[in-house]
Amino acid sequence: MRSLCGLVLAGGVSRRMGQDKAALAYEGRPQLDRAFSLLAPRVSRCFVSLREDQKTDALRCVYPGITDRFQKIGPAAGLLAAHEEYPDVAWLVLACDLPFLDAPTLDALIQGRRDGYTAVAFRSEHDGLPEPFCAIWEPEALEILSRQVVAGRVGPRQALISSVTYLLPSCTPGALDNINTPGERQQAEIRLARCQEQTCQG
Ligand SMILES: Nc1nc2c(ncn2[C@@H]2O[C@H](COP(=O)(O)OP(=O)(O)OP(=O)(O)O)[C@@H](O)[C@H]2O)c(=O)[nH]1
Repeated sequence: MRSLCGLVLAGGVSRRMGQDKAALAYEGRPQLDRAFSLLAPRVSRCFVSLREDQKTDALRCVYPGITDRFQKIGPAAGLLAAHEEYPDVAWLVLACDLPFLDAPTLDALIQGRRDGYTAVAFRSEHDGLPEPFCAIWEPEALEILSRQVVAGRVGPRQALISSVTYLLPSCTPGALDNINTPGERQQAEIRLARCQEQTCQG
């Protein structure tokens, strides 16, 4: 099996949130820091995916980075830059805006790798389609994404649908809920505080 590297996507503009989602703290810790710490021990090398203009930003510059080469195509730019820089490895790709992501979810994904499949992803709890930003991408799946981008179709999810993707049911319910707006953030904080209380009581 190929070497598995990690990529935390942090090159977004956070238009809906109105402030940098990677820097948002949940339970006192910036999301980027939390995502990187969960992922790094599980992969051979771990990187943060960012835009050129974010290279000197204090939050991101402490991590090994891979800079986008395409502009205005969203997260696909991060995946393609990683593939271009290290074409022979598989990537565990994570969005940075998943405050409920936990270690068992990442472990289930890694255990899902098997011969004959070019990606591993969770089935979305909302629409049953593959979740592209907590998924393992082998080079073949990234090649499909690359061809789709060149053809003007930018859709990591579509690339997973077109790949031989091994689909897993979600491991921890709600683990892949991503938080995009101030309202969702408020709800997420309430949910995390409840989880904390339950853990303390348990
Ligand atoms: N490298 C890279 N990552 C991106 C880019 N756009 C989004 N991401 C990341 O991909 C993940 C999902 O991002 P989205 O929520 O779709 O986009 P966003 O820009 O963060 O937020 P919105 O502007 O509200 O859509 C997040 O971890 C983002 O940081 C990009 O152009 N390059």
